[in-house]
Amino acid sequence: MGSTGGDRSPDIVSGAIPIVDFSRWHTNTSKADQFSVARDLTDACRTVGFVYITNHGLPQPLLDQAFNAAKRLFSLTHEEKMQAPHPDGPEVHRGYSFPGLEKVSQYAGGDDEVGEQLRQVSDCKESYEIGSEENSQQPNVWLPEATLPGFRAFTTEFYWECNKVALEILRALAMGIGLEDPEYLLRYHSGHNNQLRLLHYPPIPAAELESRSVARMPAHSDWSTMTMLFQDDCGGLEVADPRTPGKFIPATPVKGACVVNVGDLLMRWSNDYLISTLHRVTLPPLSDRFEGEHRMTRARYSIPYFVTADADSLVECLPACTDAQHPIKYDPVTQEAYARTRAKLQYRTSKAVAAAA
Ligand SMILES: O=C(O)CCC(=O)C(=O)O
Ligand SMILES: [Fe+2]
Repeated sequence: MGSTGGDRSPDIVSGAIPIVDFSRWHTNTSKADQFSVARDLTDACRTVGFVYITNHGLPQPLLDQAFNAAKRLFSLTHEEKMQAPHPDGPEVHRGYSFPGLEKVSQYAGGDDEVGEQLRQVSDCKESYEIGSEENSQQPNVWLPEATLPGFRAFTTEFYWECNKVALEILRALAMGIGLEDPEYLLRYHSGHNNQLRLLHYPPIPAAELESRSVARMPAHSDWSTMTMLFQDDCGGLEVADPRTPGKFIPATPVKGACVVNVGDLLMRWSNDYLISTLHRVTLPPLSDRFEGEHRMTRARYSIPYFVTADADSLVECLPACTDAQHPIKYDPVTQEAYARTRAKLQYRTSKAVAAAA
């Protein structure tokens, strides 16, 4: 299965998350170069589920602009941000979510009581979700242009720039997995079901995180095919060590690098050949944790881009990922059905928020 075979371990740097230089993938390189990038990428996705990609193709000034757009957005007043409110309930995931509205968890059961228990610890973050303008199932929720001039045009452009890189990564993964058709995964990824997310974790007293009365983002896996994440230099993102259950390793910020992780859909497609690893956001590193007499944590900004299959895609085991030793583990599921199950407990209606307050 796959082209990587064997026990060959990718280079271990920055803790244990491999770095892959993607410049060797881009045009004017030989097939052998592309193959070696594809192999390194796939090895990382199969052993850790996370990989830093450098020279991914998104220029640093564009990334700086994206972080500036996020900072401008989150520094608006609450009332201004609420001009683009996240719609009530879990069906549409767009617009602005104030701190506490979304509760990330790994719980996928249907028991509302368990969901409410998990909610006792609220997530201290705010976010803004953006999708394709042509996705009528998930219509965007924009601020009035006068509130944040240029924001809509810039983030829409950024969304499609990220998608160009995503398609190249999907091509490389198809090659690494050993799919005969390098375009196979692209057929399910028109780009219209991706999600660009701007995230802000405001400064909070470290004591509150330490006593676990609030969380930045608890451990979870992503529901996407894969996620491309850009983070500032604050730190705090941690990834479960697949070799040591219960241990998390820091995904230390690497300037300009994109952190790519396998999502649940790709794990199912590949029959667990590639792994969708739990990750969380917690305190920044000890040396850099506290500011001022109230021991405030630094603010953190991050920009995940969730690359997601089109809603009606049937995610079923790739023929290259099953044989007599690797029987099929998952029933086929559409992206839409899978996301619905996961979304239910992440968002509740404003009526339920008020009732629990
Ligand atoms: O903020 C981060 O670095 C991680 C965000 C994340 O894991 C998510 O939004 O799913
Ligand atoms: Fe995540």
